[in-house]
Amino acid sequence: MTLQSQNVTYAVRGTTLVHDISIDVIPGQVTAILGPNGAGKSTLLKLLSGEMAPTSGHVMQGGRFVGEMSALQLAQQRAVMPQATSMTFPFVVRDVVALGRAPFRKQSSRRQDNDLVDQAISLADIGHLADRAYPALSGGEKQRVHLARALVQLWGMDNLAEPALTGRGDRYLLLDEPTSGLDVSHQHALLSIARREARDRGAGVLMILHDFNQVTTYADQVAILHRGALVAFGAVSAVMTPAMLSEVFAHPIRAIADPAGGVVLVSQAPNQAF
Ligand SMILES: Nc1ncnc2c1ncn2[C@@H]1O[C@H](COP(=O)(O)OP(=O)(O)OP(=O)(O)O)[C@@H](O)[C@H]1O
Repeated sequence: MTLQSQNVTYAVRGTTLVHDISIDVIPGQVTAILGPNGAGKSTLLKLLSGEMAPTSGHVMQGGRFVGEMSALQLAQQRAVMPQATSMTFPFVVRDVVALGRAPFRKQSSRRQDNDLVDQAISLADIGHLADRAYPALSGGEKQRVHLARALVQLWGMDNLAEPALTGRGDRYLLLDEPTSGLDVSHQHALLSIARREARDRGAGVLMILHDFNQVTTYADQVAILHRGALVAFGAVSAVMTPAMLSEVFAHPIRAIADPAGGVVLVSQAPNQAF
C-alpha cells in the first residue's frame, strides 16, 4: 500500500498548476519533492494530503480514494506540517502540540496523550518553550512546534515503548519545506526525526526540500517538478545528477568529492566560471 497520485492535474481559472503527475510515497521510505519556486510542489503536496481535490486524476491512500475518505479518517492516517501557518490563537505551545491528538480523542486516554505530547516536545527541542504563548515565538520555534504537533498526530494510538509495527496500517507524514526557518542543527535534527519515522517506524514520509544535499542525505527517492510537470522521479542516486539539476534550475551545479566521503552538490555564483 502506498500514497499515490495517479495522473493528477490541478487547474484553477484556466491555469494548470500541476499536470499529469504520478508518484508514490512508500511506507518506510523518505520521498523528497524538489523544484524551482512556483514549480507546483506545494500544490502537489496539498493534492496528496487531500487538502485540495485534483481537477483530473486520482489520489489513493492505502488503496482508497482520498476524496472519499472522511476528514477524521484522513487525520488518523496522515499528518501534515504546512509551509507557513497563520495561526494567531493565544494558545500556549503545549496546547498547540496537543491539537495533534484531536483525531484520537475518542480512543486515547489523557495519560497517553500527555506521554506522546511530552515525547514530541522533547524530540522537537521545545521543552523550554512549552509554557510560552505560541504567537510570540520566532519563526523557527514555531516550525518546531508544528513538527511536534504533526508527530503526536502521526503516532496515533502507538505506545512508543512498544515498537512493534504489526497491523498499524499505512501512515504518512507530509512536510512542506520543513527546514526553511530552522538553523543548521535543528534542520538536521528534523530531517533525522523524519527519516527515523520512515525507516524505524514504517511511515511514508514526503517532504519538499530546497537543499540538494539534504535530499541526497535523507531521502530514498525524489520527484523533480518543473513548471507543473514531473521531469524525473526515482531513486535519489539516479535522479540527483549535476546535469539534471543544472537544467531544471537553469544554474550550474556540480558534484565535488567530499573529503569526508561521497560527493556534495554545489552551486556557484553565475559570474564565476567552473
Ligand atoms: N490559487 C491559485 N491561483 C492561481 N495560481 C496559483 C494559485 N495557487 C498557486 N498558484 C501558482 O501556482 C504555481 C505553483 O505554486 P506552488 O505553491 O505549488 O509552487 P511551489 O513549487 O511550492 O513554489 P515555492 O518553492 O515558491 O514554494 C505558482 O506559480 C503559484 O503562483
